[in-house]
Amino acid sequence: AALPAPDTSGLLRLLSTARSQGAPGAMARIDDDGSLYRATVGMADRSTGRVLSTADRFRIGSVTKVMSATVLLQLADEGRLKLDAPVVEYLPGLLPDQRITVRHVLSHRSGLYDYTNDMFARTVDGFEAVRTKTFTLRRLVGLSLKHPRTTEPGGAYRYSNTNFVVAGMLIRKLTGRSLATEYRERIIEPLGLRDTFYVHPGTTIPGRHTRGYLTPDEAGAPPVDATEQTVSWAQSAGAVISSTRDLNTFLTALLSGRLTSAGSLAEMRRWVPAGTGQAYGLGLRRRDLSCGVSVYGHTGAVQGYYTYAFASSDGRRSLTALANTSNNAEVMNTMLRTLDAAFCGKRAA
Ligand SMILES: CC1(C)S[C@@H]2[C@H](NC(=O)CCCC[C@H](NC(=O)C[NH3+])C(=O)[O-])C(=O)N2[C@H]1C(=O)[O-]
Repeated sequence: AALPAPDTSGLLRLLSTARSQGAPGAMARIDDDGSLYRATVGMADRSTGRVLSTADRFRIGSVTKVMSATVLLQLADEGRLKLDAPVVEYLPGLLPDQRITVRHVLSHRSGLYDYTNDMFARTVDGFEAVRTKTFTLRRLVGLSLKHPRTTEPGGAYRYSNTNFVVAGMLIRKLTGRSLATEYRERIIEPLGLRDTFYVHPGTTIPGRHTRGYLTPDEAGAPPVDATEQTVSWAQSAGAVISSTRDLNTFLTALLSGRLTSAGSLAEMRRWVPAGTGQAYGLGLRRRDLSCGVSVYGHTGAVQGYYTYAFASSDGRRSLTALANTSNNAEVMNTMLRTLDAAFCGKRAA
């Protein structure tokens, strides 16, 4: 069924609300089968007052996970990976439980503990402790393995960044090349994503970008400019830089079947429950909106940046929304509502 027209006035109101709740700036871009809608409020840079533009690049956090999953599904299409093979078949000795499969990792059902729970228990101190650090992927997995598993392999969904660190190790081992090369050759160049980069361990966002501001835990404390960081704590789980245009292009291409085989896209869309109105496939979230429409993509939360990147089932309508703050639950919840404005249209009065 055709989607209702986006509620663009409602979308703009939500961005303004996010700003009133502490985001220096917020923006959204809708690509709808050839039509384009863009909106921004506020600033990209608090010190200069430069206004935010939907052309500004930003850190996409865990939306990176969709790209890492896409690369691994392409490797499965090439016969170089089996989703139901044990991870240790490709990475001998990495994990203590050979029952953990590639599919468990990509669907957050491995039981591997999320090391960021410890790393960012204290928001600003945790961030400052790692912002210029470089970790090996193996080191990050080691941090996780200091903790007991959270579930049996193949058990319930338990979100963990560790899973997509393992995904990054699989990409590197199976291709013999860097993550940057694989993202570039398999996704960025084929789709002409001019604003999308993987610069780890570089700390700067290339070209025109919005700064990102981390909200401290302490009420009233000034925001921390978190723009420059290595994001080495995340890498294949969250270190890609992109833009509203590029993420919409990427999701439209993925969901319209241009990046993987139909079989692999179907695997990506095999859902496990992931909370109220949510499900998770392989590196892909499904959100079931109040109007009965389901949308597909991912959210991202990296210091200074909240991203919502979702598309309709056929990929013909896509929305990327960004607020340049994080650790702010009000802003996160307000930005979540941009999905309803974009895909459910004007609410009945
Ligand atoms: C599940 C999420 C929301 S969290 C996960 C990943 N981001 C992280 O794991 C970093 C979390 C700490 C970031 C920090 N918060 C704190 O330090 C709190 N003490 C902040 O808000 O900037 C990402 O991105 N994912 C989102 C996703 O997948 O949607």
